[in-house]
Amino acid sequence: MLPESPLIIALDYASLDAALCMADRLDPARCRLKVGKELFTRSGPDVLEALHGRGFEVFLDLKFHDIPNTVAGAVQAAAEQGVWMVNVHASGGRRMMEAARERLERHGLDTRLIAVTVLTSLEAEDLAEVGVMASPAEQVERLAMLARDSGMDGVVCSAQEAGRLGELCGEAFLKVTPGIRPAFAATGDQRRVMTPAAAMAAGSTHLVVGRPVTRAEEPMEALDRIEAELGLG
Ligand SMILES: O=c1ccn([C@@H]2O[C@H](COP(=O)(O)O)[C@@H](O)[C@H]2O)c(=O)[nH]1
Repeated sequence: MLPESPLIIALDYASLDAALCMADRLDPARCRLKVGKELFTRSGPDVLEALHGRGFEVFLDLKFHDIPNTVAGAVQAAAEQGVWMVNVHASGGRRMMEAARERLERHGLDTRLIAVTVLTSLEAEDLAEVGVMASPAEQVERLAMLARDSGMDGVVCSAQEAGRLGELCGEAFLKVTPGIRPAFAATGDQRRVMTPAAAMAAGSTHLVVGRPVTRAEEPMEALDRIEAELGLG
Protein backbone atom coordinates (compact mmCIF):
# COMPACT_ATOMS: atom_id res chain seq x y z
CA MET A 1 0.00 0.00 0.00
CA LEU A 2 1.36 3.39 -0.92
CA PRO A 3 0.71 5.39 2.26
CA GLU A 4 0.19 8.54 0.22
CA SER A 5 -2.86 7.20 -1.64
CA PRO A 6 -6.00 8.67 -0.05
CA LEU A 7 -8.38 6.61 -2.19
CA ILE A 8 -10.84 4.14 -0.70
CA ILE A 9 -12.98 2.40 -3.31
CA ALA A 10 -16.47 1.45 -2.08
CA LEU A 11 -17.30 -2.08 -3.19
CA ASP A 12 -21.07 -1.67 -3.12
CA TYR A 13 -22.04 -4.88 -4.90
CA ALA A 14 -24.83 -7.40 -4.40
CA SER A 15 -22.58 -10.47 -4.51
CA LEU A 16 -19.16 -11.59 -3.41
CA ASP A 17 -18.32 -12.62 -6.98
CA ALA A 18 -19.09 -9.16 -8.36
CA ALA A 19 -17.06 -7.50 -5.61
CA LEU A 20 -14.06 -9.76 -6.15
CA CYS A 21 -14.28 -9.26 -9.90
CA MET A 22 -13.75 -5.54 -9.31
CA ALA A 23 -11.12 -6.12 -6.60
CA ASP A 24 -9.15 -8.24 -9.05
CA ARG A 25 -8.93 -5.27 -11.40
CA LEU A 26 -7.67 -3.01 -8.61
CA ASP A 27 -4.22 -2.79 -7.06
CA PRO A 28 -3.65 -2.72 -3.28
CA ALA A 29 -0.77 -0.33 -3.96
CA ARG A 30 -3.22 2.18 -5.47
CA CYS A 31 -6.19 2.13 -3.12
CA ARG A 32 -7.88 0.70 -0.08
CA LEU A 33 -11.31 -0.93 -0.28
CA LYS A 34 -14.53 -0.32 1.61
CA VAL A 35 -17.03 -3.05 2.44
CA GLY A 36 -20.46 -1.73 3.34
CA LYS A 37 -23.80 -2.98 4.48
CA GLU A 38 -25.05 -4.56 1.26
CA LEU A 39 -21.96 -6.61 0.48
CA PHE A 40 -21.30 -7.63 4.08
CA THR A 41 -24.93 -8.65 4.63
CA ARG A 42 -24.76 -10.84 1.55
CA SER A 43 -21.29 -12.31 1.91
CA GLY A 44 -20.44 -12.10 5.61
CA PRO A 45 -16.84 -12.17 6.82
CA ASP A 46 -15.75 -14.22 3.78
CA VAL A 47 -15.38 -11.00 1.84
CA LEU A 48 -12.89 -9.67 4.38
CA GLU A 49 -10.79 -12.80 4.16
CA ALA A 50 -10.86 -12.70 0.36
CA LEU A 51 -9.81 -9.04 0.20
CA HIS A 52 -7.12 -9.42 2.86
CA GLY A 53 -5.82 -12.43 0.93
CA ARG A 54 -5.42 -10.17 -2.10
CA GLY A 55 -3.38 -7.70 -0.06
CA PHE A 56 -5.97 -4.96 0.44
CA GLU A 57 -6.51 -2.89 3.55
CA VAL A 58 -10.25 -2.82 4.28
CA PHE A 59 -12.53 -0.21 5.79
CA LEU A 60 -15.55 -2.08 7.21
CA ASP A 61 -18.28 0.55 6.90
CA LEU A 62 -21.12 -0.88 8.99
CA LYS A 63 -21.77 2.34 10.94
CA PHE A 64 -22.55 0.66 14.25
CA HIS A 65 -25.22 2.48 16.30
CA ASP A 66 -26.55 0.69 19.38
CA ILE A 67 -26.09 0.56 23.14
CA PRO A 68 -22.45 0.81 24.31
CA ASN A 69 -21.96 -2.87 25.15
CA THR A 70 -23.32 -4.04 21.80
CA VAL A 71 -21.26 -1.59 19.76
CA ALA A 72 -18.09 -2.40 21.71
CA GLY A 73 -18.59 -6.08 20.91
CA ALA A 74 -19.23 -5.41 17.24
CA VAL A 75 -16.15 -3.18 16.94
CA GLN A 76 -14.04 -5.85 18.66
CA ALA A 77 -15.38 -8.50 16.26
CA ALA A 78 -14.50 -6.33 13.25
CA ALA A 79 -11.03 -5.57 14.55
CA GLU A 80 -10.33 -9.23 15.27
CA GLN A 81 -10.98 -9.91 11.59
CA GLY A 82 -8.09 -7.65 10.76
CA VAL A 83 -9.86 -4.70 9.20
CA TRP A 84 -7.86 -1.52 8.79
CA MET A 85 -10.75 0.76 9.81
CA VAL A 86 -14.22 0.44 11.32
CA ASN A 87 -16.88 3.00 12.16
CA VAL A 88 -19.74 3.86 14.49
CA HIS A 89 -22.34 6.65 14.44
CA ALA A 90 -21.25 9.65 16.53
CA SER A 91 -24.94 10.23 17.33
CA GLY A 92 -24.76 7.04 19.40
CA GLY A 93 -23.17 9.29 21.98
CA ARG A 94 -20.09 9.63 24.15
CA ARG A 95 -20.55 6.50 26.27
CA MET A 96 -21.02 4.35 23.17
CA MET A 97 -17.89 5.70 21.48
CA GLU A 98 -15.83 5.46 24.68
CA ALA A 99 -16.91 1.85 25.16
CA ALA A 100 -15.81 1.00 21.62
CA ARG A 101 -12.43 2.69 22.13
CA GLU A 102 -11.91 1.04 25.50
CA ARG A 103 -12.67 -2.40 24.05
CA LEU A 104 -10.08 -2.02 21.29
CA GLU A 105 -7.48 -0.83 23.79
CA ARG A 106 -8.20 -3.61 26.26
CA HIS A 107 -7.56 -6.20 23.53
CA GLY A 108 -4.54 -4.45 22.00
CA LEU A 109 -6.32 -3.95 18.66
CA ASP A 110 -5.00 -1.12 16.51
CA THR A 111 -7.85 -0.89 13.96
CA ARG A 112 -8.68 2.74 13.25
CA LEU A 113 -11.97 3.73 14.82
CA ILE A 114 -13.91 6.62 13.34
CA ALA A 115 -17.40 8.06 13.74
CA VAL A 116 -19.98 9.13 11.17
CA THR A 117 -21.13 12.70 11.73
CA VAL A 118 -23.86 13.69 9.24
CA LEU A 119 -24.39 11.44 6.22
CA THR A 120 -23.31 13.07 2.96
CA SER A 121 -26.75 12.35 1.50
CA LEU A 122 -28.37 14.76 3.99
CA GLU A 123 -28.97 18.49 3.72
CA ALA A 124 -30.54 21.04 6.08
CA GLU A 125 -34.16 20.11 5.31
CA ASP A 126 -33.47 16.43 6.00
CA LEU A 127 -31.97 17.29 9.38
CA ALA A 128 -34.92 19.52 10.25
CA GLU A 129 -37.33 16.65 9.52
CA VAL A 130 -35.60 14.53 12.14
CA GLY A 131 -35.58 17.35 14.67
CA VAL A 132 -32.06 18.68 14.15
CA MET A 133 -32.37 22.43 13.62
CA ALA A 134 -28.63 23.02 13.16
CA SER A 135 -27.15 23.28 9.66
CA PRO A 136 -25.20 20.25 8.41
CA ALA A 137 -21.95 22.15 9.01
CA GLU A 138 -22.89 23.00 12.61
CA GLN A 139 -24.04 19.47 13.35
CA VAL A 140 -20.88 17.99 11.84
CA GLU A 141 -18.74 20.26 14.04
CA ARG A 142 -20.67 19.30 17.16
CA LEU A 143 -20.43 15.58 16.47
CA ALA A 144 -16.78 15.74 15.36
CA MET A 145 -15.74 17.42 18.61
CA LEU A 146 -17.70 14.85 20.59
CA ALA A 147 -16.04 12.07 18.57
CA ARG A 148 -12.59 13.53 19.20
CA ASP A 149 -13.30 13.87 22.93
CA SER A 150 -14.59 10.29 23.01
CA GLY A 151 -11.33 8.89 21.64
CA MET A 152 -12.13 8.47 17.95
CA ASP A 153 -9.30 8.58 15.41
CA GLY A 154 -11.40 10.70 13.09
CA VAL A 155 -14.76 11.11 11.45
CA VAL A 156 -16.75 10.51 8.31
CA CYS A 157 -17.94 13.88 7.03
CA SER A 158 -18.33 15.59 3.69
CA ALA A 159 -15.34 17.32 2.17
CA GLN A 160 -17.27 20.57 2.58
CA GLU A 161 -16.67 20.35 6.34
CA ALA A 162 -13.09 18.99 6.24
CA GLY A 163 -11.34 22.35 6.39
CA ARG A 164 -13.20 23.54 9.47
CA LEU A 165 -12.62 20.20 11.20
CA GLY A 166 -8.90 20.54 10.54
CA GLU A 167 -8.98 23.80 12.50
CA LEU A 168 -11.13 22.37 15.30
CA CYS A 169 -9.73 18.86 15.70
CA GLY A 170 -6.26 19.06 14.16
CA GLU A 171 -4.68 17.85 10.94
CA ALA A 172 -3.96 14.36 12.31
CA PHE A 173 -7.65 13.76 13.05
CA LEU A 174 -8.91 11.67 10.11
CA LYS A 175 -11.43 13.26 7.77
CA VAL A 176 -12.80 10.40 5.67
CA THR A 177 -15.02 11.91 3.01
CA PRO A 178 -17.60 10.16 0.82
CA GLY A 179 -19.69 12.24 -1.58
CA ILE A 180 -16.73 12.51 -3.93
CA ARG A 181 -17.88 13.40 -7.40
CA PRO A 182 -15.44 13.98 -10.26
CA ALA A 183 -16.76 16.33 -12.93
CA PHE A 184 -17.63 13.34 -15.15
CA ALA A 185 -19.85 11.59 -12.56
CA ALA A 186 -23.52 11.95 -11.60
CA THR A 187 -24.36 13.22 -8.12
CA GLY A 188 -27.09 10.60 -7.56
CA ASP A 189 -28.38 10.48 -3.99
CA GLN A 190 -25.43 12.40 -2.55
CA ARG A 191 -26.01 16.03 -1.50
CA ARG A 192 -22.83 17.44 0.09
CA VAL A 193 -20.35 16.65 -2.68
CA MET A 194 -16.93 17.77 -3.90
CA THR A 195 -14.52 16.82 -6.66
CA PRO A 196 -11.48 14.71 -5.69
CA ALA A 197 -8.97 17.56 -6.07
CA ALA A 198 -11.16 20.07 -4.22
CA ALA A 199 -11.71 17.56 -1.40
CA MET A 200 -7.97 17.06 -0.90
CA ALA A 201 -7.36 20.80 -1.04
CA ALA A 202 -10.09 21.27 1.58
CA GLY A 203 -8.36 18.93 4.03
CA SER A 204 -9.82 15.46 3.48
CA THR A 205 -7.39 12.75 4.58
CA HIS A 206 -9.18 9.95 2.71
CA LEU A 207 -11.58 10.00 -0.24
CA VAL A 208 -14.33 7.36 -0.47
CA VAL A 209 -15.27 6.77 -4.10
CA GLY A 210 -17.94 4.30 -5.16
CA ARG A 211 -20.15 4.62 -8.20
CA PRO A 212 -17.97 7.11 -10.11
CA VAL A 213 -15.58 4.14 -10.49
CA THR A 214 -17.61 1.00 -9.90
CA ARG A 215 -20.54 2.00 -12.12
CA ALA A 216 -18.42 3.66 -14.80
CA GLU A 217 -18.51 2.09 -18.26
CA GLU A 218 -14.73 1.79 -17.98
CA PRO A 219 -13.93 1.59 -14.25
CA MET A 220 -10.15 1.55 -14.68
CA GLU A 221 -10.28 4.58 -16.94
CA ALA A 222 -12.40 6.40 -14.35
CA LEU A 223 -9.88 5.53 -11.63
CA ASP A 224 -7.02 6.71 -13.85
CA ARG A 225 -8.79 10.01 -14.36
CA ILE A 226 -9.29 10.48 -10.61
CA GLU A 227 -5.65 9.64 -9.91
CA ALA A 228 -4.55 12.06 -12.62
CA GLU A 229 -6.72 14.78 -11.04
CA LEU A 230 -4.98 14.07 -7.70
CA GLY A 231 -1.50 13.92 -9.23
CA LEU A 232 -1.06 10.28 -8.16
CA GLY A 233 0.65 7.44 -9.97
O1 LIG B 1 -21.91 9.91 5.00
C1 LIG B 1 -21.67 8.89 4.33
C2 LIG B 1 -21.19 7.73 4.88
C3 LIG B 1 -20.91 6.67 4.07
N1 LIG B 1 -21.13 6.71 2.75
C4 LIG B 1 -20.78 5.52 1.94
O2 LIG B 1 -19.76 5.88 1.00
C5 LIG B 1 -20.02 5.28 -0.26
C6 LIG B 1 -20.19 6.34 -1.29
O3 LIG B 1 -20.49 5.75 -2.53
P1 LIG B 1 -20.77 6.59 -3.86
O4 LIG B 1 -21.22 5.54 -4.83
O5 LIG B 1 -19.45 7.22 -4.24
O6 LIG B 1 -21.81 7.60 -3.57
C7 LIG B 1 -21.22 4.38 -0.07
O7 LIG B 1 -20.76 3.08 0.20
C8 LIG B 1 -21.94 4.93 1.15
O8 LIG B 1 -22.58 3.93 1.89
C9 LIG B 1 -21.62 7.85 2.19
O9 LIG B 1 -21.83 7.94 0.96
N2 LIG B 1 -21.87 8.92 3.00
